Amino acid sequence: MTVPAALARDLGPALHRAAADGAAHEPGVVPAPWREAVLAELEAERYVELPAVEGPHRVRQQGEHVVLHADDLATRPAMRALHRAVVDAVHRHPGIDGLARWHPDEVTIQRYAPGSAGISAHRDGRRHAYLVAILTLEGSARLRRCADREGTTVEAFDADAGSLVLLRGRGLGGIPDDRPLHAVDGPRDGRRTSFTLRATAP
Ligand SMILES: O=C(O)CCC(=O)C(=O)O
Ligand SMILES: [Fe+2]
Repeated sequence: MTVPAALARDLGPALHRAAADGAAHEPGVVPAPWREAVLAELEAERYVELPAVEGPHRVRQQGEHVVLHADDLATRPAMRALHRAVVDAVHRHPGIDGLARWHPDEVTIQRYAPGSAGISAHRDGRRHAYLVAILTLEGSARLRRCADREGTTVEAFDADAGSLVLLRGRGLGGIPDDRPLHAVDGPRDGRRTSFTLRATAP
C-alpha cells in the first residue's frame, strides 16, 4: 500500500479532553488499510509474554508485547509512518503545555489472545512524559478509567480497531503528575493488538 501521511481525524478535541480529564477516546483515527499494513509488518516481530503479575501493586496482566525504540522504526515503514502521523497530529496543538515537547521514543505493541483478562488497574510509569497514545490495530476491548486499584469503573472507552485512547502523562497541561488509573479488559472477540507511543525523555 501507499502509506498515508495523516490520521483520519484532528486530535484537538481529544487532546483537550485528555488534558482536562486525564483520559480521552477518539474513534476512527487509523484507516483500515494502514492498520493492515502495520499488522503485516508485525508478523516479523517476536512477542514476549508479559509477566503475569507486575510491580508492588501486583498488577495482573495476560498478554504479550514487543517494545521498540523509535529508531527501530527506520526499517518498518508502516509503523514509522503511523508514529510520525500521531506525532504530527499532536504537535498541531502546541497550546496544551507539554505537547510541543512530546517526542515518543518508546513504541509498545501489545497483543491479547481471546480469553485473556487484559491488564488490571494501574498507572503507567512516572517516567513517561505528557501523553500516552494507545491505538488499536485490530480487535476491541473496553479500556476503563478506574477510581481505585480494585478497578471500579469511572468511564469506559471502546478501544476498537482504528481508535485512539489518550492518557495524561507526567507534566501534561502543566500538571506535575496526575496519571489516571486505568485497566484494559480482555478482547471482545478475536485477538486485540494495540500500538502505544510513550515518551521517556523529559
Ligand atoms: O493495550 C492497551 O490497550 C494498553 C494497556 C495498558 O494500559 C498498558 O499497556 O499500560
Ligand atoms: Fe496502561
